Amino acid sequence: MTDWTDPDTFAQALEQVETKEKGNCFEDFAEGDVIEHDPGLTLTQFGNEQWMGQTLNHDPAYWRTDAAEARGYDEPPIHPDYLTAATLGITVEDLSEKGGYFLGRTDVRFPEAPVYAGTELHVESEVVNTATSSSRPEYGIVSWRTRGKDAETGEVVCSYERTNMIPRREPVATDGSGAAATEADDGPDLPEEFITPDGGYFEDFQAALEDADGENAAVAYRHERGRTQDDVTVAQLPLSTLNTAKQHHNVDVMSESPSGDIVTYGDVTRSTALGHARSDEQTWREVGFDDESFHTFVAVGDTVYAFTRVLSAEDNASSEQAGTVTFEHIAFNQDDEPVYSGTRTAEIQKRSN
Ligand SMILES: CC(C)(COP(=O)(O)OP(=O)(O)OC[C@H]1O[C@@H](n2cnc3c(N)ncnc32)[C@H](O)[C@@H]1OP(=O)(O)O)[C@@H](O)C(=O)NCCC(=O)NCCSC(=O)C[C@](C)(O)C(=O)O
Repeated sequence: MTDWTDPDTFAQALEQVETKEKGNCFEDFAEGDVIEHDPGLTLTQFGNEQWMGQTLNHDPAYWRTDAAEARGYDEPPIHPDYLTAATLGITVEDLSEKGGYFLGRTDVRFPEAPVYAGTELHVESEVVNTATSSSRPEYGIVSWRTRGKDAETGEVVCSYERTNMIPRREPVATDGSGAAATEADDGPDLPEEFITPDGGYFEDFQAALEDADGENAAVAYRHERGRTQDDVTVAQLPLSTLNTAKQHHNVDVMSESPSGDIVTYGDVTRSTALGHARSDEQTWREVGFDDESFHTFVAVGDTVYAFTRVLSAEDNASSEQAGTVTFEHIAFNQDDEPVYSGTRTAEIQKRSN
């Protein structure tokens, strides 16, 4: 009788059997397809606090009732970063479990009303674009518009458009133009002066921008904190949002991939950098994010730091106690390489209150 556990026999059996696959390849997506994601997820205070704690997001309005009430909330709400990560996490099984890398995201938006623990998320995505990668014949590039809704009321609580590289079943011939393009290097084109705001209130950002106006200057600075990636941030946090991407928890498969190892979920990298940035400002409310890109891998042992450039400050927020500031945030690693960048619009408290 065959001993299926004999190593030689088992190796042969493994080679001959089919693998019941998970996830979808590039060829499975067609523009206009709408995908409803199961199983959904209930946003909990535990999940919220675990995400915020591990990514160093310590805004008291999300931790304490008195601080939440001062912000006009009934209780500490779900943090927009956790909401975004949970909305995306649920979609991975259908959209990107096959192993495609998260390239970027834009138009991340939240309604003005806060979202509280206990909300059940129902998420759906529409395929908005499919494209050939001219540099990588074994991949295609897919963009989806995703909406996370409160399952009870149907209200959209988080929406965005995301772009991933997705493996193809069959590689295609490409013209190789993507790989060939290199630009002439004229050296970096940076301003002469970098201005740091005096504090983290709206008026501080406004004053720093006024100082830079008309000068060869930018309002740009780095944040001191760093967060070294460990098993919790790389494997545990994505799994806690139901993100099944093998990039984050299967060392065996990833040893054969471009990174050679498991990598940090893009939303953890981004949220950590934003946590560093928020620790140097008086955030009132998150409005949205655009033009988010993930430039290179972050893995266990890498440290995530943050750099901020202030782009604009307008006195037009939803509350008189705040103004609206647009930032560009760049997350970078211990070798000063950018790993994430994106623009963020947030309402920032005024000092006068
Ligand atoms: C993927 C790597 C290896 C390619 O690195 P490279 O140097 O070979 O490539 P590139 O030249 O920068 O870009 C390759 C192609 O992608 C296109 N591209 C690039 N960006 C965008 C964008 N925003 N929108 C649309 N297209 C974009 C770009 O135009 C180009 O097209 P081409 O092949 O036709 O020339 C490299 O960019 C990299 O390492 N990036 C970091 C990826 C990463 O670590 N992401 C976060 C972790 S994975 C994750 O969180 C997973 C998740 C959330 O769980 C889950 O999706 O399931």
